[in-house]
Amino acid sequence: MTPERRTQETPQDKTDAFQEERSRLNQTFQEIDNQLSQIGPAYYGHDFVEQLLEEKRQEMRQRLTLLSTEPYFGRLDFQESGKQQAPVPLYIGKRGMDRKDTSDPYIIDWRAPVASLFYSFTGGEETVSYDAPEGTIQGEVHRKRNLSIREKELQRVVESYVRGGDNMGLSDEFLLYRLGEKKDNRLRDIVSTIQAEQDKIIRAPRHLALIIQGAAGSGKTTVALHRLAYLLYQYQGQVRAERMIIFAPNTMFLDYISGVLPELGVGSVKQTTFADWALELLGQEIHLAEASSEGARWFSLGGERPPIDDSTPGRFKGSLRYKDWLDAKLREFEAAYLPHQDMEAWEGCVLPFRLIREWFEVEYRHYPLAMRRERLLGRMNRWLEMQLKERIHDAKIRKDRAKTGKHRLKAYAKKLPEADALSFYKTLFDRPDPSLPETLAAQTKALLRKGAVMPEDLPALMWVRQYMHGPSGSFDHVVLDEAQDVSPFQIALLGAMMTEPSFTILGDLAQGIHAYRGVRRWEELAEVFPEDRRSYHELRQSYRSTFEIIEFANRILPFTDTSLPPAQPVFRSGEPVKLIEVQTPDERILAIVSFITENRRRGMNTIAVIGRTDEACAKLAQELRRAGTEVHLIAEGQSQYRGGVSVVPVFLAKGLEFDAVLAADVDPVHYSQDPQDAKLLYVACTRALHKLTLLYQGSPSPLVSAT
Ligand SMILES: Nc1ncnc2c1ncn2[C@@H]1O[C@H](COP(=O)(O)OP(=O)(O)OP(=O)(O)O)[C@@H](O)[C@H]1O
Repeated sequence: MTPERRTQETPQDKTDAFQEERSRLNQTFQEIDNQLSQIGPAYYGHDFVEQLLEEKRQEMRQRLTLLSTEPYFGRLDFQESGKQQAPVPLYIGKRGMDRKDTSDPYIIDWRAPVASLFYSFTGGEETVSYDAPEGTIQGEVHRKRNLSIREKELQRVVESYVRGGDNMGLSDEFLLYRLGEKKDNRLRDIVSTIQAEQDKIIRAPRHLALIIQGAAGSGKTTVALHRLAYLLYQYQGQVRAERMIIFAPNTMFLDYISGVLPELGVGSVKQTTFADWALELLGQEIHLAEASSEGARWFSLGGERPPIDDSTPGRFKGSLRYKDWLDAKLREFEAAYLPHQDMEAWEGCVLPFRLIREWFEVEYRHYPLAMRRERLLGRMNRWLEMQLKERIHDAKIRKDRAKTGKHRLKAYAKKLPEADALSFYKTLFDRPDPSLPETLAAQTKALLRKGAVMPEDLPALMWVRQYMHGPSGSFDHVVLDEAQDVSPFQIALLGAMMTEPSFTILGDLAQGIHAYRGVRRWEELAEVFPEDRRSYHELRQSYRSTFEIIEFANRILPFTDTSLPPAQPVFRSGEPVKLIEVQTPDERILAIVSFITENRRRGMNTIAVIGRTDEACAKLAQELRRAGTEVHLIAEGQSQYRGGVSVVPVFLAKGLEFDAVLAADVDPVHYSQDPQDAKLLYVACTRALHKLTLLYQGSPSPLVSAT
């Protein structure tokens, strides 16, 4: 059918639409109130069945209460092919609700199959389809409306699409309205404006390793969190929140994203850093060396930074080559595990080595090493008891033999090394090994002597632990955010804990500022998974920043040596990016203070002054406080992000965003023409939503002078 043309939406149309939606909203509130009143009062008694029913009722109360302030955000009028009925308006919300009398859906959960049309429909399709449990359903979209409801009030109705209307594409008006809002100190959900390319990732099948290269601000973190909510809904009973895990770069970032899952109704998903997770499992006796502070090691200024190559500790110890080396060592260890000797319990009572070996190598082969050791010793003990019972009938002699036998068994057990990850790992560095870079081996040995390790040793230690004790649990789904900083070994370790890969791996190589431990190409991570179990996607559209900021940052991109395409801005225009020269240190502080004051006055909620190193930031924060401006200094190891005005070293700003950003000291010393510095400056610039200013003294950095 060819859509007939229709005149453009008039002010009267807008008023009519608003009235229509207000009336439907009032009906919705009535329905919710009715349902709430029918649930009945809470039960506090001791009857077990009633208690279970009360749990369900409480769940329903909570859902309805949540719906009672902002019941839905979108409407899609859909006409199913082959059905006579008129288009049905579907209202889509963060939670679903059925009509009490007929059980028909009244509000549709955004994760339901039919709701996918709300996101995937681009405005140009004649017919659309979605996958329902009963098969593919086809039909036509007649209308799409975005609705903004706050605190029970309908605030805005945006007619994004009307079949036969003048504007046949979808209107971006609602998205732009949302993107233009000021942010607070938490990342938010985006259910009302998920874009088609993002929706595809959110709804991708579960048993895949999804690898996503996404431009800065393309919504990677947000999309990953929405994907978890989707998987829990779609695979109810198969996927549990307690068996999902999110790995993120630091605890402050975890704090920043911590609001999204509860907003989406998802609880109990473990959110952690790889180091915290590994250290918790490895136990008390392993701790990180003080020298593991990254700021001092890797983010000092250009000339002072150690060079990065394949023997750089993080890259070497994160590689699959290191894993293979470790595997070979573990095999050697296992092969030499049993002492080649019989166990003589007492004179003439011999348990032959042949039998010990058979138990250990054949019967218990499928158990992890620690369990094999335990089983073997248990079996030897039972053998001893049997011998005593069958062979010795005199009680006194039996007591005597038992003592000898136990003593000898104990001596035998001592020859079987304890399956302990740290002890084993230490032995690997006892003697020089030609497969290991010399300095790296020497440094590791020195640290291990003090019982300390570097973060890059953690995958190896976990691998050894897993080999010896078996996997410590399993995951239904793993999210790895900022995955350009993750090593192939880490991924292999997590993969080995699952029967089938189910990963969302997201990152941006252009922000790969941890090149000393991360990957340079996504293929390095992809190799861990079989070809038919991985899928690669790119997100190019960037939603965070204005057109001007993205255009500016795109010009730094070629210096990063990543050959990534430029990010595509959503057309949200703002002020031009400013490059300001100051003459003296005092002028520098004055300029920063005035940036903060001015942007506060203009209603910017979150403002960041981004410095190049942690030392420089500490100093700057002091100077600003002395000048009467209160700021939060963000430092390594900090676990909370407080919003407001922050002074933050660029390497800790990654993942965060601020309404207004001032990048300080953008000169050739702090940002030289080098890929690592280019990535740092790219990160700094792409943190800004609405306003970006760069400050320099002397001459500007070569990374921006040509821009
Ligand atoms: N579809 C969308 N609708 C509204 N806002 C969106 C959408 N997608 C992303 N955003 C917003 O864009 C910003 C960037 O999102 P997010 O932090 O998830 O991106 P990212 O790709 O992880 O960024 P980076 O790699 O730069 O840290 C957030 O404010 C997010 O709310």
